[in-house]
Amino acid sequence: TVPAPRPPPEPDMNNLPEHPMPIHQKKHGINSIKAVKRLKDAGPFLHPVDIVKLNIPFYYNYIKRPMDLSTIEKKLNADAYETPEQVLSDFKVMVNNCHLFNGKDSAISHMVNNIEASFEKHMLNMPPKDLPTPATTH
Ligand SMILES: CN1C(=O)c2ccccc2Sc2cc(NC(=O)[C@@H]3CCCO3)ccc21
Repeated sequence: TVPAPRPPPEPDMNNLPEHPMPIHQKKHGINSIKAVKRLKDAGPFLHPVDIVKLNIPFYYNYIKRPMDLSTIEKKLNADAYETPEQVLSDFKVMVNNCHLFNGKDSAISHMVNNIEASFEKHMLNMPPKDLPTPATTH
């Protein structure tokens, strides 16, 4: 009956991890998100769901962790992730929020499924944490 307030935006700059993802993984993550942002179906996911524009005052009563591509990119740039799995986990929060609020068989959910499939393909190429030291071939 009472619209829930918007949760605090992420990342929480006062609670960043001590050992963030190494730079080569961070870069791959950022490039993967940038590639997904260019997809035709990415439009509604580029920014946080706007409850005023969409006239959905009760969105945060159902969705406790709003997530979108700009927030994931911001978290990558802020070194808020320790592992690539945490990046994928946030992407899945965005996907599941969409399924929950709109229905799994909605047009918008088919769009989020498409961009998730693309993101997972990019993440298959994520370099391992400890890159092998380059051999000095004489
Ligand atoms: C992911 N998602 C939604 O999950 C959502 C939530 C409630 C109602 C509709 C939708 S589809 C949707 C549409 C936009 N559309 C827009 O942001 C623009 C601006 C307002 C209308 O089009 C953004 C997010 C979104």
